[in-house]
Amino acid sequence: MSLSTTRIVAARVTPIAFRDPPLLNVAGVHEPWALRSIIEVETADGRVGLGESYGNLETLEHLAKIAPQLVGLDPFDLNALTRVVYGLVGNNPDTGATFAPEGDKARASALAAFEVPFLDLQGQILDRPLYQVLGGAVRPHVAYSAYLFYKFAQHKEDPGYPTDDWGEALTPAQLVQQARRMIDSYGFGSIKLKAGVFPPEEEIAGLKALRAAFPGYPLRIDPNGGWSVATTRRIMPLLAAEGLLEYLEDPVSTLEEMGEVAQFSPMPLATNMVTVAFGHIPKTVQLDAVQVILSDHHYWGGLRATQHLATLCRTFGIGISMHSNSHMGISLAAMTHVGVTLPNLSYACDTHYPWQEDEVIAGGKLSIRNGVLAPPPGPGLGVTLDRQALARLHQNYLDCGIRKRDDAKEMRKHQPDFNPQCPRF
Ligand SMILES: O=C([O-])C(=O)C[C@H](O)[C@@H](O)C(=O)[O-]
Ligand SMILES: [Mg+2]
Repeated sequence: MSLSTTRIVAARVTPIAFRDPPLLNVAGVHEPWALRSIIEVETADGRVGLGESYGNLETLEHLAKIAPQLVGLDPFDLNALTRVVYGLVGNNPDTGATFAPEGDKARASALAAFEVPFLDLQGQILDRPLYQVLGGAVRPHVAYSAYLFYKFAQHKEDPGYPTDDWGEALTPAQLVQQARRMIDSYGFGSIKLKAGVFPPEEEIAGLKALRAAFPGYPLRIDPNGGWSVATTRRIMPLLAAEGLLEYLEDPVSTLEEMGEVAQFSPMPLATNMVTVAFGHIPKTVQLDAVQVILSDHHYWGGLRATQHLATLCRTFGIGISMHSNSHMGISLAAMTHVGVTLPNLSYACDTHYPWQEDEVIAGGKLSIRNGVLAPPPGPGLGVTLDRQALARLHQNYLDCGIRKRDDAKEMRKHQPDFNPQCPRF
């Protein structure tokens, strides 16, 4: 294969919007449309590498600046990609081949958005699945967990599409019903409850109902920093009773507070909020503030950065799993390819995927069965675009009017005095 045929000739970024149910969290409630961007990087011989990233305006501006500068690059030259991204996004002049060590999330996210399509292309050119480009698999598939949300039955304003059939989930019995459907449909073997919505004692009643209905299933709760240290201390005996939790995710909102909670927590603390860049690791270790990092290639700098993070976690005796936002199958495929390469991926990963009805990849949604997903077969990521779906979801983006996620604004349609100030409890 000559280098000239695999050079990059174009890079495209398409914002999309897809249906999202009214899921509650500490910040409010999901709007009827979730935003993402779909990234395509094309080579001279017509191959297309795919990626998926955030769809907010700031991300889109960064990606639009970078895309034309990729023309002429070799998809195997990830350091050249890094130099282009670092030259255009972020204020640190460092143009070396590192992973946003100073904690610049915008820069790391921009790098990740294009790194995945570059790696997808590498796999396609080599005719190898992406996980082999990343060093090979240590397991056949990645385990995902049932991601439960408190939920309204429907959006406040008619979004112009049919109401989802999950119904309301505001009580322990309704949560159990939601979990039952998730587990029956996908075979999940562990459960995460998105919390920070109701006073903690109410949410613990939900956890206890889940424990009774699903004995033996590891449980997690994630209030997204919605509790104070004092509240966390007060309810810790309830959380610790009968080994209720596998880990406690982001009870409080700063690294220092997580360090305080870690001193009296009998269970591991997990985070996708306080340790979100390589630059945060030294202090995390110093304070022994976090025992499980929920990695996310979208903001850690990509799939290789995720592997580096996993190595650091192993070095410091920290567990690793994966965080997720509302996403499509390209992200799930990327998570799964990297997930099978991480020797120390010791927990089932988060995914919002069951909440998404729309899909942008050809062949429809990927199938999580028995709680696990194997990397899609075929070279690279193993997924291709459904161009009609892309056009339809792009039209949704143009029509929906949302340009930045705002769960608090959406919640004020239900509760005009809603205040997302943290800690809420
Ligand atoms: O684990 C997490 O913190 C998340 O998944 C963050 C997301 O924003 C989640 O809370 C959501 O989508 O409501
Ligand atoms: Mg979280």
